[in-house]
Amino acid sequence: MEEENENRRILNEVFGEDDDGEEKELEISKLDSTENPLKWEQIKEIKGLWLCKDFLSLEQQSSLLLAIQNEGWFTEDRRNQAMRFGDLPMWATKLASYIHEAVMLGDIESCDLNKEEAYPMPSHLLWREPLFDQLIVNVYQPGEGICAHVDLMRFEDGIAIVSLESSCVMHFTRVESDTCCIENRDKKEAPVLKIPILLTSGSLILMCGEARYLWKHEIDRKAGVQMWGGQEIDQQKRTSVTLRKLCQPE
Ligand SMILES: O=C(O)CCC(=O)C(=O)O
Ligand SMILES: [Fe+2]
Repeated sequence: MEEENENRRILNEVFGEDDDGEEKELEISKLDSTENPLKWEQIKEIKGLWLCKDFLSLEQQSSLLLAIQNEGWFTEDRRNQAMRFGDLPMWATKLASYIHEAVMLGDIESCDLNKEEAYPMPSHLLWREPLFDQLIVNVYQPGEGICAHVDLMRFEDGIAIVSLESSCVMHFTRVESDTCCIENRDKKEAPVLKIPILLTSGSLILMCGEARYLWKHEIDRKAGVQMWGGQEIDQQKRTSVTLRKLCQPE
C-alpha cells in the first residue's frame, strides 16, 4: 500500500495530476501549440514510423525511471526484462495517455494533413480502448541489444517505445530483404537497406502499419556498430518501455 502511494506520488509529479485528480493546466499546456509543442518527425524511408525526440523532459524521465525502480522488478542483477499484461501499473497508464495527447497535440510537419498517414497514429488505433494493455520494460547493459525482429502477431498494430538513459541506434531493415538475398544469392545483390534511427533518452517512437509489419527492428550494441554522426556512441545502461495492445481472441 505504501508502495502504491509512493508510485502515485511519483506519477503525479511526472505526469502532473494534483491531489484531487485534476490534470494540472501547466502540464497540459506543455503540449499546447504555443509553448514548445512536442515535435513529431516522420521517418521518410519507413511508412508508419514516427519519432518524437523530446517526448519526456529530464524531470519526467527521472521520475519514470524511479517509478520503474519502485516496481522492484530489477532487484536481481540478472533480470533484464519485465512484462505486464492487462491492467498496467498506473505510471504506464499515465504514460499511455501522455502518448495519446502527444499524437493529438504534437506538431506535425506535413504537406497534406487530410491524409491519415500524415499523423503518427491512425485514428482507429489512437482511439481504441485501452490504447495499450501490454508492457515490457527492457534493461540493457552496455554491449547488450536486441536481435532483428518483427513484434509477434499476437499484438495489434500501433506499438510505442519510450527510451530512457543511454542513447542507442535502432536499425530497421525490410522484412523481404532476407528472402530477396536467398533468391538472388548468385546475382550481384543491392546491399540490404538498413535505416538507422537515433533513440535518445526521453524519445518516443511509434510503429504503425508498414513500420510495424514490414520492417524488422534491432539494436546491435556490439563495438563499432553504434555509430552516429561519425562517432561511436558512449554506451551506458539503457532502459526502454514498450507499450502494445494484445489482439482480441477470435
Ligand atoms: O528496447 C527497445 O527499444 C526495443 C524493444 C523491442 O523491440 C521489443 O521488446 O520488442
Ligand atoms: Fe520489438
